Amino acid sequence: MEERSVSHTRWPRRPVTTAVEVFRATVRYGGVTAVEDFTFSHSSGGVIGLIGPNGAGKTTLMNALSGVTPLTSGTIRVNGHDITSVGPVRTARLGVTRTFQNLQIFGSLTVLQNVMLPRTARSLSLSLGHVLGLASARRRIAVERRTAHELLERVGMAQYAHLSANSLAYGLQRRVEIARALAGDPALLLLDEPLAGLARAESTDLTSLFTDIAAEGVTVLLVEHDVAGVLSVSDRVVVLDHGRLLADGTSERIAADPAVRAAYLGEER
Ligand SMILES: Nc1ncnc2c1ncn2[C@@H]1O[C@H](COP(=O)(O)OP(=O)(O)OP(=O)(O)O)[C@@H](O)[C@H]1O
Repeated sequence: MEERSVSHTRWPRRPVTTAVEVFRATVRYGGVTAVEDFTFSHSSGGVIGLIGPNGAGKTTLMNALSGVTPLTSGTIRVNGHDITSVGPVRTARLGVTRTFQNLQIFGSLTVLQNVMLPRTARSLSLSLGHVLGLASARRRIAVERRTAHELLERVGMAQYAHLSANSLAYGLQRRVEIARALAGDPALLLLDEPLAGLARAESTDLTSLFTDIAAEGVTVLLVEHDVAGVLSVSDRVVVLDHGRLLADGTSERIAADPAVRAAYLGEER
């Protein structure tokens, strides 16, 4: 299907309550230490770029933050909740949602159904009530449908609500995945290489959505190989190297940091 230019509405900033605290996080896979003694905290919204050379530990850290990969040691707290050992489902309920390196949407469902899924699928009574045609379930579904519509408006996708997800161009499918992650009302939104495979115009368009989401008070953690793209959008950039924190600062500081250039670009220190 032809890609149309997407405009998304700005939505009001809500009070910033996000607080992400990672304390001395270490993840080992057998003899391989993927993340080592990583400490980090962030108490406001904004876009945080997470970069580092191949094998630096970015995906592992993302997986640990979303409860998919357990820490070997250390702690993670989000909005004051200790999410270190609660697993991915509870982590999502406590405010950390994500998108995946390999796009994960349900192609045969409509865009709207994809976005409704996190909130409707979590309630067994709602699913049963819907099957049994109960009025209370019908009302709840109607509310969830409205909520999903609002989310689609926010990401500039309302006009695609009733199309099947697999009929959309790739860049728009990425937006569906982001809208679905927002349906969990996250404090921390993890985006794992959301720009991979996108043309430059689509990429620029999507990047401006990240800043809009962050302006609403959600902390957006962005893992991306396109370093220039990350530096251009991030309020803060964290650099990993061999599982360890190498640098942490504004884009300008990171771009000028000799240790980062050495590790990342293979330049002489
Ligand atoms: N399931 C696993 N079992 C064993 N080792 C792993 C596993 N996953 C990752 N590793 C190792 O942990 C280290 C960090 O990998 P990770 O994928 O987190 O890095 P990355 O920064 O995301 O890399 P890339 O940029 O290439 O995606 C690497 O040495 C990798 O080989």
